[in-house]
Amino acid sequence: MAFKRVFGIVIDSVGIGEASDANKFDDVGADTLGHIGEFYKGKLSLPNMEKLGLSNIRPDNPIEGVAVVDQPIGYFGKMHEISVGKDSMDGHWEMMGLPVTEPLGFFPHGFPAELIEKIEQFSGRHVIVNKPYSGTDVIHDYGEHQMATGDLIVYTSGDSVLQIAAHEDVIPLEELYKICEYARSITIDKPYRIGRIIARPYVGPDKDHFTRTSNRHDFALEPTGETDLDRLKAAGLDVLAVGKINDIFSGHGITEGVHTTSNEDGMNHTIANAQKDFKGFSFTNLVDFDAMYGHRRNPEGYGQALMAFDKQLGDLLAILQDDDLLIITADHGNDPGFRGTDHTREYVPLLVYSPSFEVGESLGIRRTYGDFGATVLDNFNVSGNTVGTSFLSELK
Ligand SMILES: O=P(O)(O)O[C@H]1O[C@H](CO)[C@@H](O)[C@H]1O
Ligand SMILES: [Mn+2]
Ligand SMILES: [Mn+2]
Repeated sequence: MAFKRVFGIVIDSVGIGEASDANKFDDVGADTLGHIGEFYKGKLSLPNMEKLGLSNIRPDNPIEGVAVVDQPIGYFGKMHEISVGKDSMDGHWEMMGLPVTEPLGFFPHGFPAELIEKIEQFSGRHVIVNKPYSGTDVIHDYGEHQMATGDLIVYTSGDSVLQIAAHEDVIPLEELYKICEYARSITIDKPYRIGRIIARPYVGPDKDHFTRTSNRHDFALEPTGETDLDRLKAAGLDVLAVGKINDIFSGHGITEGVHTTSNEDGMNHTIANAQKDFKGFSFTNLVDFDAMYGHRRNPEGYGQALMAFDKQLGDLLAILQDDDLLIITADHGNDPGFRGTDHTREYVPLLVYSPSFEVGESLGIRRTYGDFGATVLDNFNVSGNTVGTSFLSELK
């Protein structure tokens, strides 16, 4: 079977239970979808993902509210991560055939003085905080100080990130981006090798009314080698990126990239792609699940976001054509019912659909997220992915 268009949607952080190596990450017991289902006590309604076979992925322990269906319309399974980390870059690069084998720099006690001093010198601003912090708490606790002094709020998390929060009226966006670009340029190599420098602009009059804006910008490390996106682009196919994808791959291998302001906007752009005539791969990331609910440990909001996504998914399913293939997966977990506020090492769901399918079957447990990219390449007869195993021939 060969498809003219493949749509990939990454529902960021929607894990489906502890991975076999969760113990190495202190994540035993993490279960993003399972715990959201438990929180909703049967009221988590995801009819479209249900009929694709979401709970069929784990029939012995179905997600509460999501039935195991007799005749799923999609193929279903779960994928294991082989990258050394559990951040978005590890997940997405691995999906596209480039697992991360060297750990990215991680600074649980803050960044070394040498680095902070360089940022201070470049920006002419004093740096405060410099430790792991929740991004909403950090502006609540230090935003007013920043408004009074113009100091830079630098913080990190359990991921390989250096984040700079800046009130848009105090440190103009353009200046913030310049500082982030500078920080990016000096943290590429070891000992830093920081996955992402993230600009975190916010607005508001006082600490109880600060809100972060969609002017967030991620300055990621460039992919360390060729990815399946590069391979598709080089083969003359269209590669349409929606949301954070463009940042995660630093624009490499993408023929057309659009930024989004929310999950809803991301799905609208995906649906708009489905209404376009193209040949190739449309690749979407929906980050709200992670940024707004997973890291905030908010199972109620996470469930609402899943239900809203499922609704829009229905609109997308309705317009897909027989020669379209849809692949839904995630890049890591971020269980809102788990301790801490960081990502969790989990299996990710794999749901695969085309209107041309008769009835779906299990794709089992995939050894690596790389099977996703391998399948896309296989479909377009493009070679180069040596990491994953295509499941194209299993689709009937
Ligand atoms: O707490 P906030 O600022 O949302 O940061 C979160 O966003 C970062 C990037 O996804 C994560 O590493 C996590 O720390
Ligand atoms: Mn992510
Ligand atoms: Mn995250």
